[in-house]
Amino acid sequence: MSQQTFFDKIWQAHEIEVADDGQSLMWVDRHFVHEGSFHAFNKLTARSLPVSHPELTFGVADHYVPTRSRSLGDLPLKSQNMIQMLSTNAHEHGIRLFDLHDSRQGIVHVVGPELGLTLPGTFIVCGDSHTSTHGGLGALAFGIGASEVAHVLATQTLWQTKPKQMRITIDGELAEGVTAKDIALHWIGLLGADSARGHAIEYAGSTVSALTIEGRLTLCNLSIEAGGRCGMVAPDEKTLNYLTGKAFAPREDDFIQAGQHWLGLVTDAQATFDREVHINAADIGPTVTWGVSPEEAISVNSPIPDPSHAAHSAKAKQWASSLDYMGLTAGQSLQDVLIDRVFIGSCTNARLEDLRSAAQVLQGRKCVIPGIVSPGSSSVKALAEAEGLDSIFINAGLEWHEAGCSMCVGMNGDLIGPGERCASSTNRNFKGRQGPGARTHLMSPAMVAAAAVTGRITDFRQLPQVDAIQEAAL
Ligand SMILES: CC(C)[C@H](C(=O)O)[C@@H](O)C(=O)O
Ligand code: SF4
Repeated sequence: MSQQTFFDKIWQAHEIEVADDGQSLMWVDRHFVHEGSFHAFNKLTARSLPVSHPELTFGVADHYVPTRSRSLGDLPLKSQNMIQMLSTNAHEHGIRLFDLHDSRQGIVHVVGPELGLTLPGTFIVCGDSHTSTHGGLGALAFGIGASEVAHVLATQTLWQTKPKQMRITIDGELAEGVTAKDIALHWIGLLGADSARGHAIEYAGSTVSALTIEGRLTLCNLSIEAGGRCGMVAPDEKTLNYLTGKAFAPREDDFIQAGQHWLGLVTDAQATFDREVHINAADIGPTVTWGVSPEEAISVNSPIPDPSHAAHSAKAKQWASSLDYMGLTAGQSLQDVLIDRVFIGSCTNARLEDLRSAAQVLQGRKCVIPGIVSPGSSSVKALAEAEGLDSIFINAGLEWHEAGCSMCVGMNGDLIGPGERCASSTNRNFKGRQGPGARTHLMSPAMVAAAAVTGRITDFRQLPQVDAIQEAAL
């Protein structure tokens, strides 16, 4: 029998037919829609088409929702309209919606996994590039454009060209405090923001197996930042444990049967990839971006690169322009860079594990700069509050918000001022991402917390012990 990758197996199971031009018509198991889907609904309305499978379509309000409170009145009129349009469209087409006031509301890529809507071996699409996140649970999941969203709404199918495949194998033990976020920024820094262009990425190796499901979701989330079509981790016992008892996951015998099938979704020993990359976990440190591309990422203990050392002149020009926008100097130590505010949130790093790691750093410490913590979902918020994480953030001086995309993209008005520098647990650092003229440094939640305490980029492992701070204050 021919040897297949884990990706091939899921692809094949969803391929309805292949056209002469090589495109495959794919069955879609789950379709997520957020406020941005209104274009697609308008296309349907223009042709008087119904949604073909409303029971497989799930709506959630995330990009435009207010996070300071749940009051729509906090928002500009345009944002209020976006949320309203999603409700109207969901209602008219019989689509289940987790709206602003639903306890299951949150960022779509956090909600899908935690509700068990995201399952191994399924094909999931959403009009949002970070749909790659769901691959952390062994799903084939990617972002699609507005016309494709309309096609999926109308037919529950999608025409796609099978992508090339790339395997990134990471082996070995991570150093203390090094997380999935650091792995992602490290490999993108090493290989480049275009290195996975058009490829489906499978993450494999002992380091990936050792990650929690939350960590795997973070790793897959960032695949798109290197141009990857999707990121995936083959399901294992951890995946099954995570999904046990989740609201929309199969139950009892159905779960046992599904679990047996899921565990078979692994890459065959002799299967081949278009590209193979090997990374040693021991080479990865807490990693931070210094520029305006995710590839402009270095270990927190490294100096900011000098354009005169770039591999070629185009890269040198790019680095010089990034330094200029970021207001940084080549050779400067990253840990001397002063930060104005922090943001802990987004579909990358706002799950419970992320909030716990930030809170651990903040416990007993005070922040010297302002910042926002916005949990990835309303359910993460409730769980965090149940264990007192909200008090830790508030006592340290940060604002504790409701769930939503918030300052990751600022569509709800949570913005960073021009020229201000933000330490952020998000996934995009391009010019103006968090507001016109805003400067973003991507890093893990624990590193963001450390920046809040010192007011500069800081290796959180080098913070003085809390006992020492308290003694000094006496
Ligand atoms: C607004 C949305 C379509 C967009 C995306 O596709 O990713 C957003 O989520 C982002 O992170 O930039
Ligand atoms: S949290 Fe950020 S990256 Fe994720 S879906 Fe929202 S805007 Fe996009």
